[in-house]
Amino acid sequence: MSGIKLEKINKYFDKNHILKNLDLYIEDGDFMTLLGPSGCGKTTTLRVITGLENPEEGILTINGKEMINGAKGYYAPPSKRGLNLVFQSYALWPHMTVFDNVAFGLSINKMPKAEIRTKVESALEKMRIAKYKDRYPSELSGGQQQRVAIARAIVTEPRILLLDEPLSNLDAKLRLEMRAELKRLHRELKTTIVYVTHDQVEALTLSTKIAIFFEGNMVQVDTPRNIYRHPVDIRVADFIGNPKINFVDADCKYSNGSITTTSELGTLTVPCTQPPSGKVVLAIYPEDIQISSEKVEGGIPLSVYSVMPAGSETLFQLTTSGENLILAKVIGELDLPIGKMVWVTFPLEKVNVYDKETGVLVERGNGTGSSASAPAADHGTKLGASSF
Ligand SMILES: Nc1ncnc2c1ncn2[C@@H]1O[C@H](COP(=O)(O)OP(=O)(O)OP(=O)(O)O)[C@@H](O)[C@H]1O
Repeated sequence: MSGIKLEKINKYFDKNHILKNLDLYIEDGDFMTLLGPSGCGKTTTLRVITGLENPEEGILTINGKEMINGAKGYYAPPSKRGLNLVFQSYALWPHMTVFDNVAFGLSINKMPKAEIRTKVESALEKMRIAKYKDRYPSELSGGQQQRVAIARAIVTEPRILLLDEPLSNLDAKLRLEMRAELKRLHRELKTTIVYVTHDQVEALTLSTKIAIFFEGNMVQVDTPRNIYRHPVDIRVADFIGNPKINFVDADCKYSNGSITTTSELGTLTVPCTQPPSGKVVLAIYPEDIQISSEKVEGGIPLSVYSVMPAGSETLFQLTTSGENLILAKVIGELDLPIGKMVWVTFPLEKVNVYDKETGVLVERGNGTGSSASAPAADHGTKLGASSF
């Protein structure tokens, strides 16, 4: 089987259990991002794949070939794994030009000079840095140095490229540019990429799949869309939301394929194929909330707590009591006075429900036929356009 397969990997540092029974399959051609908070084990996983760390237990196969077998004490050396790794600190040789830095890996393999030149020029072209080939690293910006590091990694045409936070030293604008470059590169080279980041936007932008880690456990592996829209537990939902997803505690009653939740947002009835055990948490995405300054049928009355313009969008904090704040994201510029009463609506089928006790996403079925009512009024919330 092609691709990278990790099976029941366990890694300890002294007595600390760092990777816990890790199972992960990275298909040939995937752009797989390992995502999670600091210290959750992303880099350790990458180092296990490359051979820089040996796990105590588990099996790693790369393109069908066994590279690690913990039970047999077998660990293939890094050089035999056919991988190429780019670290967070790109570590270029300061005394070599860009060309020589990129050529280095080919020169030590005793490749003919003409072939080296062709390959290096092609890698520099791909990273759009051909014009800097005679410069030294100190004469380049951080972003240009980053491109050199990636050119150096792709020049050997690895089937698998491992990137550990490769954009972390760049400013916001360069990061954006480099994300686009990496995405283009992945399409062009059709290389399998394993990418480590703690930046969820980067993960959602770049990846074909995302693996979410918490404290050495793999919590969810899925497409960016599913990770974003259907986080399997509340920790993932909390981590992935940008801006943060709203969580609202609610009591709930199950009856005949739906649950009725009662919270500060009133009574909401949503379809549900599996009754939760008790209290639930409603997860409402800020971008799903629509605000109207006039009373709308089914709208939930909230008052404006703060307004945060952010250029192309405006974030609002809304509240019933001043304690819990509901974040709403409106595209464009919009100003509303603090304390003003507004009416919010949101599509109920887009609300995720989590079991408060276990934090697990409650199975909702296909999400049709939902209705809701506001605390004061008694009418159904439905999709509604913002009106001001
Ligand atoms: N060589 C080591 N010796 C002891 N503990 C280590 C070593 N390397 C990593 N750890 C610990 O293992 C855990 C996982 O570290 P790892 O670097 O894999 O996390 P990470 O998810 O990549 O974090 P970050 O996003 O901060 O880079 C951390 O608690 C870290 O302190």
